[in-house]
Amino acid sequence: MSDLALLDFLTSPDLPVAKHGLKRRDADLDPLMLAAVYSSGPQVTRNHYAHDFFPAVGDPRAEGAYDWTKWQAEPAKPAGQRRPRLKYVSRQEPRSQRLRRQDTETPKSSPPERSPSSSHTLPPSISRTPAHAFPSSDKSAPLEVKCMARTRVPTPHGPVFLHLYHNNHDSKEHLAIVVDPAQFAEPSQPRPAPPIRSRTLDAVWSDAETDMDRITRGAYVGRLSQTSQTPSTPSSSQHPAAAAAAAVPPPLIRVHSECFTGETIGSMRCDCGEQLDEALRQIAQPGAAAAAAARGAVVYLRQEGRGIGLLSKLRAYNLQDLGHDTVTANLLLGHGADERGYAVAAAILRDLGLGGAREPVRVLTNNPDKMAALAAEGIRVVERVPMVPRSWACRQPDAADGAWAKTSAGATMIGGGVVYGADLDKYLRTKVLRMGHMLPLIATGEEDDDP
Ligand SMILES: Nc1nc2c(ncn2[C@@H]2O[C@H](COP(=O)(O)OP(=O)(O)OP(=O)(O)O)[C@@H](O)[C@H]2O)c(=O)[nH]1
Repeated sequence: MSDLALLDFLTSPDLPVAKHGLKRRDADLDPLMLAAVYSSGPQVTRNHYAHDFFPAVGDPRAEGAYDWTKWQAEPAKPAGQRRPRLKYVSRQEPRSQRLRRQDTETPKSSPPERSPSSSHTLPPSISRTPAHAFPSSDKSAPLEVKCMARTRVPTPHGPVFLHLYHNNHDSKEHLAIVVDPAQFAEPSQPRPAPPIRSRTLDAVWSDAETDMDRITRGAYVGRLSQTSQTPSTPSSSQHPAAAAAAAVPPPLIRVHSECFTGETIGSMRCDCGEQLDEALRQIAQPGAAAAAAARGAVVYLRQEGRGIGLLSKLRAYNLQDLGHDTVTANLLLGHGADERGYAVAAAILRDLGLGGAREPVRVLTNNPDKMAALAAEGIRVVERVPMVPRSWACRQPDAADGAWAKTSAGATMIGGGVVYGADLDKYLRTKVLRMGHMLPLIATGEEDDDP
């Protein structure tokens, strides 16, 4: 309990004035670790207890103990007389040589015949692409992203292009959901704004690449069908002069983090499913100006549980049921309140031609840390568009708008309605009160229960 009191003191928003100089969130020192160190007496860690390689060494009186006071180092010998260093010699010949030998020794048999319906048989014009663009992750190397595939997905908010990205810093498959229905128009028609396309996808990947390879990975223009199959070229994603874009509002984007519970099983502990749905709904709305077609993207990062992973998030929920809020629950598990990073999101946005000097963006978020992180990554943001939870918007005195407000509660999947409940209110209030989210609080009747 005293650890919890210390933790609460260090992370509370209402620190006494004299302590305001303290870093509260994302502190370099983990408050739980500090509490553990102060209360544990001798300065040893768990590892000191667990490792005891030479049991007798610690106690010179023990049987068989070597008396280290008598130990003397070997006198240094002149360079020529030193014993040669031991060298590890493998009894196997190097793998490359073994493979070469196997190749020459194995009799060449004809490949097994496959039936035409075999799932391994590809039409001759489609070649196999490597499973991962970057065979190994290396965080010390400059960050690179590559769009591996793009495809059209019809949604209740209209068609979107789903892009799957690989990068060289982690092995996760981050996604971008691009809303740009104008790309389906005939290429001859005038475009009010440049198409949102991936440069790495439209690039030529190899000399051996066929048109069918390009089309299969999504590098095509227009609407793909049995009769329309136009591969893109690297210039397809080159943006024309900014003048064309000046007439339309900057694209609306959201950087969203994965939430299996909120998005897939409709959890009403958080508003993540609703936020994803609402973001796509807002991006897919045509702008007020006549020429302003719907245009924007959701970058969907695989940073489940604010970066702590699904396993830890589920455990955090149990701590929340014990009365802790979403921030304290993370800290009690030894995690930060928010462990996410936005470098990959910025790289994906840049790959799509968004967030640079030519195409500054409007960002859907209430999260000040996310705004700061995107700015630090060099993304040019001209406007923050707030994400008002639907359940709070419904309870505003002037809540008249929104067909979604009338749909059934709990249907949080894409195209669904509004989520509400005591758990959600508490989660939203914590985001405002402890994480600084830029959202006006409304009276929910849960205030007294806040820890
Ligand atoms: N650790 C933890 N993560 C949660 C909890 N509830 C939701 N999440 C995660 O929080 C993340 C939601 O992040 P975003 O949708 O980017 O939203 P945000 O950072 O809260 O800010 P906005 O842009 O204003 O929505 C997802 O990764 C969820 O899995 C919780 O109680 N504990």
